[in-house]
Amino acid sequence: MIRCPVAYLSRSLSVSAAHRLCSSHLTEEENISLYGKCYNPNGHGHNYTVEVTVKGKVDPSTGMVMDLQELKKAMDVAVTAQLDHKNIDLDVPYFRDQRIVSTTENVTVFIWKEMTKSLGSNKHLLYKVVVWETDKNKFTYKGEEEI
Ligand SMILES: Nc1nc2c(c(=O)[nH]1)N=C([C@H](O)[C@H](O)COP(=O)(O)OP(=O)(O)OP(=O)(O)O)CN2
Ligand SMILES: [Zn+2]
Repeated sequence: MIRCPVAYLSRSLSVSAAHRLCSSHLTEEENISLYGKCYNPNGHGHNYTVEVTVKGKVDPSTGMVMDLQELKKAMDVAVTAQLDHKNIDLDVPYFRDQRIVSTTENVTVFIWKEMTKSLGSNKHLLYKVVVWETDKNKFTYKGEEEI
């Protein structure tokens, strides 16, 4: 049996999007108390940086974990097409009724779910999604769930 090295491949992109923080699970008073200025109905915007990492065996014949062009195409479909220059709360069905609040935690999970769709047969390679909301605030999701 051939032992292949396992490597990580990451690609980044930037998207600009608007949103506000508002939860349909909370009263107006609770929303104001929790989210403060981020509850403002006028919303605000971010220049998000998104990094997607895949992990897998380095194929001895191609020398690749996966073709970078395939990762680029999958990220264009899962991230850029759905989020860039969008109002996340209005334009993205996953967030539309504010039952799922457009925090960057949830944006990160959304990107993970969309990447599993757009990667198709390579979805088992998806390892990590990182989203920088600002240069100070960074969010990571690795597909883990707890009850
Ligand atoms: N756990 C989370 N908390 C907050 C989120 C989030 O996505 N997850 N998002 C926000 C706001 O949407 C906003 O993006 C943050 O604004 P702000 O308070 O201005 O955050 P900064 O860290 O950039 O500001 P500082 O002034 O540097 O503290 C709020 N919370
Ligand atoms: Zn915000």
